[in-house]
Amino acid sequence: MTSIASETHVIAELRGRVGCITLNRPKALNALSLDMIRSLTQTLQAWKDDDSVLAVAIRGVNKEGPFGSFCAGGDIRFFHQAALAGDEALEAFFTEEYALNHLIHTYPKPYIALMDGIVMGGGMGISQGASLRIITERSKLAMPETNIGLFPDVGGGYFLSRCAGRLGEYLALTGRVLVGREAITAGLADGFIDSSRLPGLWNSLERTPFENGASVERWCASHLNTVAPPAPWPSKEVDRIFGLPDVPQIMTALAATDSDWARETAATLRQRSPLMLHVVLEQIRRARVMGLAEDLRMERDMVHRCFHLCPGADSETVEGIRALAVDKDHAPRWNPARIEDVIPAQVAAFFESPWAADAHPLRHLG
Ligand SMILES: C/C=C/C(=O)SCCNC(=O)CCNC(=O)[C@H](O)C(C)(C)COP(=O)(O)OP(=O)(O)OC[C@H]1O[C@@H](n2cnc3c(N)ncnc32)[C@H](O)[C@@H]1OP(=O)(O)O
Repeated sequence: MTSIASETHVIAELRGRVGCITLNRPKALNALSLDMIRSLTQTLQAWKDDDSVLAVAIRGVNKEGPFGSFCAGGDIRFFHQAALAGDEALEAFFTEEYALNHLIHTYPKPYIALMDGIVMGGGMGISQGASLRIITERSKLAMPETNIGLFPDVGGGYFLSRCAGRLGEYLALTGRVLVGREAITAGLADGFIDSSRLPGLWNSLERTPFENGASVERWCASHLNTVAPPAPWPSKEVDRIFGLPDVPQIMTALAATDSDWARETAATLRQRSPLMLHVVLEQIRRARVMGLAEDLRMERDMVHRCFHLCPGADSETVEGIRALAVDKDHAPRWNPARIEDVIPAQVAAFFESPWAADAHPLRHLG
C-alpha cells in the first residue's frame, strides 16, 4: 500500500487494486481548498492511466475519525478573502474545480463516492458524477448556495435540472437539505448503507480480490439498499409552483397555497438572495437543455460575474459569505432587498461570457 502523510488534506492510497481517497480536513468539514482540488485532479489523472488501479473510492473524515462528513463545499472563507484581496487564485480555483467535476463525470473507471454526513456544494460536485453514489442515515445533501448569494455551481445546473419534474428548481432555489434516503428519492444517490457498515466496506476493498473495475462496483452495490422512500415533499405542488415562469409568480403561488410546506418554502425563499433566486431559476432552465461541458462553461461565466463586478456593484456572494461564515451574524444585506425589485438586466448580466469562445478557461472540456 502506498500512502501519503496523514497531515495532508487529501490522502490517496492504493488498497489492493482500489485507489482510495480520504478527504482529511475535518476542522472545516473537508471544505475544498485549491491545493485539495489540485491533489484530487493529479491523483485521478495518475490512476486513470494506471492499470494496477481498477476503481476509485472516496470518503471524508470528521473530527471523531473516518467517515461522518464528506465535504461541505468549496472553501468559502477563502472565496471571501480572495475576492476582497483581488487574489487571482480565485479564478484558478473555479476553473480547476469545474474541470475536476468534469473529470469525475467522465472518469473511465468506476468512481464510488461514500457520501456520509455533510455533502454540500463542492461536495456534490465531487460526488454527483460518481458511478455509484452511496449515502447513509447521516447524509445531508444540498446545494445551499442561494443562502450565500451564490448559485448551485460545480455542475449543479446539470444534475439538478435532471431531477424529476421541477424538483431541480425547488432544490436549487431553496437549498433544501436531503436527509438520508431522501437523496435516493430525488435521484441524487444510488443506494443506502447504514453508517455502521462503512468501515467494513472500506476495509474489504483491500482484502477482496477483484477481477476488474466492474466487479468492484458490483461488489459495493451488493451491500446497498436501493429502495427510494416516498417523496416527503408534495411532488405535484413542487411541479405546479416551481414550473411557473418567474420567481414573483412562484412566491404568489406559494402564498395562495394553504399548507405548511408552502408557508415554510416561502419563508425560506424570503431569506435567500433575491437576485440569485432570479439568476438560479434561469440557470436551471438553461441547463436542462445543455450537456455537462456546456453547463460548466456557463457556470464559469456566472461565477466570474459573482466576484468580478462593475465598479460600484456589490457582490451578493461576498456579502452572503460574510454573514454566514465570517461575521456569522446571519443577517445578509441583499441588494436588491426584495424579489420584486430585481430587474431583468441584472439577471441577464450573469449569462454574458467575459471570454470569447476560443479563450474560455474551460474551452477544452468536451
Ligand atoms: C465552487 C464551489 C462552491 C461551493 O461549494 S459554495 C459552498 C457551499 N457550501 C455551503 O454553503 C455550506 C457552508 N457551511 C454551512 O452552512 C455549515 O457549516 C454546515 C450546515 C455545513 C454545518 O453546520 P455546523 O454543523 O453548525 O458546522 P459549522 O460550525 O458551521 O462548521 C464547522 C467549521 O467548518 C467551517 N466550514 C463549514 N463549511 C465550510 C466551507 N464551505 N468553507 C469553509 N469553511 C467551512 C465553519 O466555518 C466552521 O469553522 P469554525 O469552527 O472555524 O468556525
